[in-house]
Order: sequence, then structure tokens, then C-alpha cells
Amino acid sequence: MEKKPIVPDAIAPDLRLRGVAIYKGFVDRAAQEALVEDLRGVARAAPFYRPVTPSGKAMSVRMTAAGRFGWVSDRQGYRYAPTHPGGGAWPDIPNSVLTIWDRLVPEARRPECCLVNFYDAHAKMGLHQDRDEADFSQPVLSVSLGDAARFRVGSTSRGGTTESLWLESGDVAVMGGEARLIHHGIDRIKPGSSTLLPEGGRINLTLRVVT
Ligand SMILES: O=C(O)CCC(=O)C(=O)O
Ligand SMILES: [Fe+2]
Repeated sequence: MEKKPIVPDAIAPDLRLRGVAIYKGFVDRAAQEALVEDLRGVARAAPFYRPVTPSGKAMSVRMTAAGRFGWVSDRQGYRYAPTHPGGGAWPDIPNSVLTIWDRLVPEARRPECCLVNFYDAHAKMGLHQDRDEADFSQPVLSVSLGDAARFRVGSTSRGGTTESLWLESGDVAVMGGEARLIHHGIDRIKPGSSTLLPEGGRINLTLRVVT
């Protein structure tokens, strides 16, 4: 039997960009600060590193993760791995992060990976699909912290037109249902657009059900 896709409906999104549900300012400033504090703890246990694509190119984004699995990329390819590339299990996903998932997609399974991306002023991420997970009926939820980022979406197939918008600190985006396999990426960061991170830059969290 086909699984019914999980679409966020507990709270109405502020807007939809080609089916991606956008919740503007869903995380308030105090909660953003608490998230950053918890993420600094994650990064102490599992330091940020710069992944390499299967073709051997260093990504501009630095990554770490929390949960049973982290998403990793190296010469062997893209995959979910139970340990950090430097060795050792990933730390637990902080409750401050899980709370956002539970409020927006309460009917979904619990996320098994919280991928943490750090973008400096020059980092970006090309258009891609999140498709290394086993169950596409489960959504991917993304939280933006720090500097604003131009978020671009295409379609579920390759090519065609795209549309974009700015994701700002505290915004949440959910790719679920028809939009679960939409192409998406980050064109650029707007340096100095947020005071949340003293060092500047942007943190993006993506929560994923992996298995
Ligand atoms: O940084 C973002 O907003 C998107 C990140 C993303 O698409 C990913 O990590 O797969
Ligand atoms: Fe993605």
C-alpha cells in the first residue's frame, strides 16, 4: 500500500513556494539563541568539517550532525553514516530542535538525523534533491539561523524554471508531500543581515527521517 505523505497541517504556513511550506519567524529570538547554544554543544562533540563531493571537490558549506545518523559525503559518495568522519557517534538531537519538528509535523516519525550546515559569507549549495532517505512519505524540515539566505526551488524533475525567496533567521521550511523531492539550493548568503551569530554566517538545520 502506498504511504500517505506527511504534509504539515498542524499550523498553517505563512506561504508556500512550489509546495514548500514556509513559516516566517516561527522560532522567536530567545528560542533561536537557545538553539545556537545547544548547537555549539553539538559542534564541540562533533566538530564541523568540510565535506568533499564524490568528484573530489570541497563543498563550500561546513557540516556536522546530530542523531543516529549524519549525512556525509566523500570520494565514496553520499550516504548516512552512524559516526562522524573523524570517528565517534553523533551527539543526540537537542530537545530544542525536536520541539520544532513536533509542533509542525506531529504526525511524522521522529527525525533520525539533524544535519547542521554552516555557511560563511561565500558559501552556497547547488540545486539538489534530498533523496538519500528510505521513506519519502516523511518530510524534511529546515530551520534557518543567522544571516539571510537566498533559497531557490525548482521542480521534482530536472531542469525547468526556478523561484527563490530569502530565508531569514527563525524561518522554518518544510519539504513534504508533493514537494518532498523538489530541487532546492542556496544561491548566496547576505553577510551582516543578522546579529544572532557573533561570528557571522548562517546555520541551517535539516531534520530528516533516514530509515
Ligand atoms: O541551507 C539550506 O537552507 C538548505 C540545506 C539543504 O538543502 C541540505 O542540507 O540538504
Ligand atoms: Fe537539501
